[in-house]
Amino acid sequence: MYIRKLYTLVFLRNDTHILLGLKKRGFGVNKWNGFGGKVEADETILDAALRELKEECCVTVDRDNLKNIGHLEFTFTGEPTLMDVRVFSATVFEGTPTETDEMSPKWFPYTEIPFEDMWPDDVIWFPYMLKDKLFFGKFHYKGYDTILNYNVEELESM
Ligand SMILES: CSc1nc2ncnc(N)c2[nH]1
Repeated sequence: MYIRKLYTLVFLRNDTHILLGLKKRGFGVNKWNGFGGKVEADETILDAALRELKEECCVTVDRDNLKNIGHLEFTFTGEPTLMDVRVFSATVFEGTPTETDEMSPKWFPYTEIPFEDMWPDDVIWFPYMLKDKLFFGKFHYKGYDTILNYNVEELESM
């Protein structure tokens, strides 16, 4: 029986590049990641995704242009929390990605994604995102560096 906590994760993409942010503090510090964070009790998942994106890199997306593309669940040996991460992507957005206290944004060519400086699970599910497939992945970690087991499947719909 896990305590489920909701999180968002947003990726901005164009034909050749994906926007990642280098986390400057807190959970996942010094890892390149999408933009996101916790979903607060008083907001929808979509609103949280839009809020975190704006807070972390000053970019705004019209909610109609934010697509829910994946669902990830993370559990950790000996911990009661299940991180329920809703993944979104957008290709149309307003504003220029700007460094904040939280994140240092950078566009990466799809052939140069820095997986060695990202969460270990990313290299497993990114291919689904990059092929525009909907996905559901479950990862069980020991600590924050070792994946004990996982499963990722393509979904026909979210
Ligand atoms: C704690 S395990 C984890 N993997 C992740 N991959 C991408 N973005 C995250 N926020 C992630 N957390």
